[in-house]
Amino acid sequence: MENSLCLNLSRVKKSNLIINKLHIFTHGFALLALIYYRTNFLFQIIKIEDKNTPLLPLALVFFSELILSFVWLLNQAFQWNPISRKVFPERLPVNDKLPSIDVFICTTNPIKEPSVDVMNTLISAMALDYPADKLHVYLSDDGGSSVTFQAVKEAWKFLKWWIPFCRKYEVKTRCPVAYFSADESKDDNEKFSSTEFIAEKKKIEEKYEEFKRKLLKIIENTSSFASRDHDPLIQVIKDGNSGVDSDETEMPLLVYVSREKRPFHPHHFKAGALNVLLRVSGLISNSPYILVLDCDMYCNDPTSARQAMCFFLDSKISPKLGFVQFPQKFHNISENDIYDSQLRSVWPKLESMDGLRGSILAGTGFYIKREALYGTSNIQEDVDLVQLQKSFGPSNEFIKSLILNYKPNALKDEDFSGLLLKEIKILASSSYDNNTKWGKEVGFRYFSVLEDYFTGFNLHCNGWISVYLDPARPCFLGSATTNLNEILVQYTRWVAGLVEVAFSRFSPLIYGPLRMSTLQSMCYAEFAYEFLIFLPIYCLAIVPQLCLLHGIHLYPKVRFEALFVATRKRLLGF
Ligand SMILES: O=c1ccn([C@@H]2O[C@H](COP(=O)(O)OP(=O)(O)O[C@H]3O[C@H](CO)[C@@H](O)[C@H](O)[C@H]3O)[C@@H](O)[C@H]2O)c(=O)[nH]1
Ligand SMILES: [Mn+2]
Repeated sequence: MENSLCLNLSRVKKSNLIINKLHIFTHGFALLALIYYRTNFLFQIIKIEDKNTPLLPLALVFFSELILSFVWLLNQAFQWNPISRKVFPERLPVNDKLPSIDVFICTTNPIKEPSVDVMNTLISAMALDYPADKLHVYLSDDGGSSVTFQAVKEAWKFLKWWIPFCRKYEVKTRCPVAYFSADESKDDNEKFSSTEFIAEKKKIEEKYEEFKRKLLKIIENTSSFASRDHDPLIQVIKDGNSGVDSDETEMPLLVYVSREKRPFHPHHFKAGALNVLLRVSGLISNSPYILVLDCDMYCNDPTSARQAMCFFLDSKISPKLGFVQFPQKFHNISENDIYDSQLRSVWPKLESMDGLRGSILAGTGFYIKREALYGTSNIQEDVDLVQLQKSFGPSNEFIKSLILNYKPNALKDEDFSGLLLKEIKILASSSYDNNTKWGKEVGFRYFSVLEDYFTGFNLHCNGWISVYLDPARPCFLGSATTNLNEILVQYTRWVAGLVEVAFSRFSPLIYGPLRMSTLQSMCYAEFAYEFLIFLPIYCLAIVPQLCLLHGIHLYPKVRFEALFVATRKRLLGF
């Protein structure tokens, strides 16, 4: 399928495929033999009413082996069709022809999520290598914190310096804290040794230090940091006095969004915040593609948007493509990483799913199609409004934004007319979702606290495919949880979210196969049921040892000579 102008290539990893399948068949055969032996043995004990062989330890070990075999079987779906991908962003159409992108960044609390880090994420997203008029960045502040609001305004002023500098010198690391701590100008590149560059870099570094000092001052002068009871506040951030000499820099749009929060009103955590951003951005920029970022995950490669577009603009896969997922990589991993903070065991699974209509959604670092989240396509002007209101809520303005070729007014009317702002505030109110399909069939789904896994599952069930791309230079870098306390809290939340799905009507083993391929549902099921291995772990850590002490045999006695004779007979026939 070589085509010199294709935007991306995928390749089946043939040697992995052969090894994986050999392993599946040999290991699968061994498991079947074990299960056959156990059932036979148990039946015999029961049949001859053997009182000398204790039944309980045998049953527990058999039960453990069955659970492990079940999880092993689900796991094999990941091995079925391993592929790797490559993109060619240099073949993309000219900037004018690129589609626009909205970036959603979520934060909740400036104490738990330090403002300086959140702003670094925001700055790196604003500085993405993408036409400025086609990039719109939305920061969702769930804490409604004045610290975050003021910090965004300061970040905007710093960006007036930072963006031209990045563009002029084609800076690769566009997150300031990462740029100034790992100096990429050490590269053997002439432009980095010019006196002009050195002077400019020094000036920008000073501006960054000044920006940090201002953030500290804001925090010092604030007493309340986050609230669970506040009105919505939506503001397009615009020119403050940045002090830049010639202010002609084209800047992406930056919008601060704090949705309404009320103490006894469900807010649906991050999924709720993302759905508000979907609605608000629908009226402001309405880009067909959306990048979602956690506040602690900055853009490490400014070309990620162009890399994602290599799939979205590929006419062969584009109509069905729901999202492009990049792996989460982390910058704060210790040498030994004893708790596997970098989730080494998870990412290969996502890559393997890529060969089976696509990886799961992993919460952050993905580009998603707005249409996939709305679950509707090509709505025409003569559409039945009442029907749409049942799904999308009462805002007619928002419903207009669903109609094909809708161009939002907000961008033209920079000052947001009063009417539009009023409508946007309604969209960001805590009760807007009530009696609509938001969170159920529209937007990010609320059913599980693991909104990413469950939303991705729904999209795949609805026929969308996804792509997993793991380029050599990580596109996004985040901070992982590294201490045991935080890891336990995080894993408990993740497992709770998966168990919610596993034992519901959405079980990937029942809901999945009717709507997606068996192999893909096995992958989703593996995530959902993997927690079950805690049972065999306990059993196998206790029962065999006790049996050994009491002289109970759990495994057949095999004498070497007998094995040799049996093998020779089978192979040589004598
Ligand atoms: O009510 C909330 C709760 C969280 N967040 C934001 O959501 C993001 C992720 O939340 P966090 O508490 O840091 O969860 P993690 O366990 O670190 O996140 C992982 O797991 C989540 C699912 O539970 C995914 O959504 C994330 O993308 C994934 O990185 C952060 O930016 C938060 O600010 C909100 O905006 N509102
Ligand atoms: Mn996090």
